[in-house]
Formats: sequence, C-alpha cells, structure tokens
Amino acid sequence: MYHLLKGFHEYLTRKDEFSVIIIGLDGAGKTTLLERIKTLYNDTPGLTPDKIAPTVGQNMGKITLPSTILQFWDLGGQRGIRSIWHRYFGDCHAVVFVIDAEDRERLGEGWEVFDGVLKHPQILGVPLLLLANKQDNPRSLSVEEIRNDYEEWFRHKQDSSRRVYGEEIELEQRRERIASLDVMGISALEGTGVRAAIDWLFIRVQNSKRRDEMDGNNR
Ligand SMILES: Nc1nc2c(ncn2[C@@H]2O[C@H](COP(=O)(O)OP(=O)(O)OP(=O)(O)O)[C@@H](O)[C@H]2O)c(=O)[nH]1
Ligand SMILES: [Mg+2]
Repeated sequence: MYHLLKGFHEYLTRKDEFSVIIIGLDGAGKTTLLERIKTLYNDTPGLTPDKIAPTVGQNMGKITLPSTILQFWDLGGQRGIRSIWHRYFGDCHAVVFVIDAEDRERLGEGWEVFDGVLKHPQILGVPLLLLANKQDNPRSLSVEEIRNDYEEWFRHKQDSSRRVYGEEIELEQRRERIASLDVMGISALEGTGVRAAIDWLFIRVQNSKRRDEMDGNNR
C-alpha cells in the first residue's frame, strides 16, 4: 500500500525537465540574463552584473515552474567558443538567441551568426526566441526595429545568393521560419520583459516536437 501511495504521489508531483540554450554574440548579455532569471525565480539570487565576467565555456542554471523544470545552458559567445554550440543542438528543447540591441555596429555579425544557427538541421522544429536585450538603454533599437533590420539583412542575403544553385530552396525554408519568429524586448540588467520570455518558453517547450520524442522514449 505504501509503495502504491508513494508511486501515486510521485506521479502527481512529477516534473518534466527541459533544456534551454542561451546563445548570441559575446557581450550580448546572456550571462546577465541567466543570473537575472535565477534571481527572479530561485530563493538563492544569481550573481549581480558587476560580478559577471565573459564566459569561457558554459554556465548552467535551473528554475522550477509548475510541473516543469527549465534547465538553462548559457554558452560563451566569443568567436572561438561558438564552435561548441552545435553540440547542444541535438538535446535542447528551446533556443534563446540574445541580440545586443544597443550595438548597431555588430548587428550584421549577429545576423550572420543567427542565420548559421537557423540553418542547422538539428534545431528545425525546436522553439526559437529572439531577445532584443538592453532595452533599458534609450539608444537601443526597439523590437520592431530589430525585426526590420534582420528582415532587411536577410533580403539582401537572398538577393546576393540567388545566383548560387541550390541555395534558394534552403533560403526559402528559412524565410518561412523567420516569418513565424517571435522577437521580444528585455533588459537583463533591470529584469524587464524577462518573466514574459520565461512564460513564452514554459508554454513552447510543452508543445515542442522534441517533447514528443521524450515522451516516446519514456513509454
Ligand atoms: N544596459 C544594459 N547592459 C547590459 C544588459 N545586459 C547585459 N549588459 C551588459 O553587457 C555586458 C556583457 O554582458 P554579459 O552578460 O557578460 O554578456 P554575454 O553575452 O554573457 O557575453 P559572453 O559571455 O562573452 O558571451 C556587461 O557589461 C553587462 O553589464 C542590459 O540589459 N542592459
Ligand atoms: Mg557570458
């Protein structure tokens, strides 16, 4: 009887665990975001911004939501470290790409890297959220401006690669994904917009294609 009740209790309190990777160029604010998330959702606060150094490798953090655990992997964004990102693509349930909306000079570089991520077959069908960070700075581009800038960059890329055989179909697939892409504005520094981003992730991981695979494996 005890085992029956224990099993029933475990069933009722069971929490599904999902992995979310946080990527983007160095300096975009990924670690500041992860530490802000910890402060907002955990009893033990995350590091304050003055204690955060550039990431060499990865940082990890977990938060508990109703019947769900979100496990975050914040991956270093420096050029040499980006080559490890793909190792996380196969197992993650969602991808968060952080853009520094204040740094206009590096937007093009950011889109180039973002486009490389979108192209990756392993994340096709995985929920993807683009975050325009540093919205506390009045000089930052708004969500609307960030979206337009990316679309313009993409159109330009499409035009210049029309002549390359085979690339057009691939670009068309990406265009569809971009059309349904969600972009949200946040300030990792002040915490604005962060709860809305977590709500988005919470909903989207439950319906993620990879969740079906997970359930299938547990059967
Ligand atoms: N104004 C402002 N500054 C921010 C915000 N988020 C991060 N920063 C600053 O941006 C700089 C880089 O932040 P990090 O969190 O270290 O950036 P990162 O993306 O983790 O960088 P790597 O670890 O090198 O990939 C720091 O000086 C942060 O204080 C924000 O929302 N607003
Ligand atoms: Mg970092």
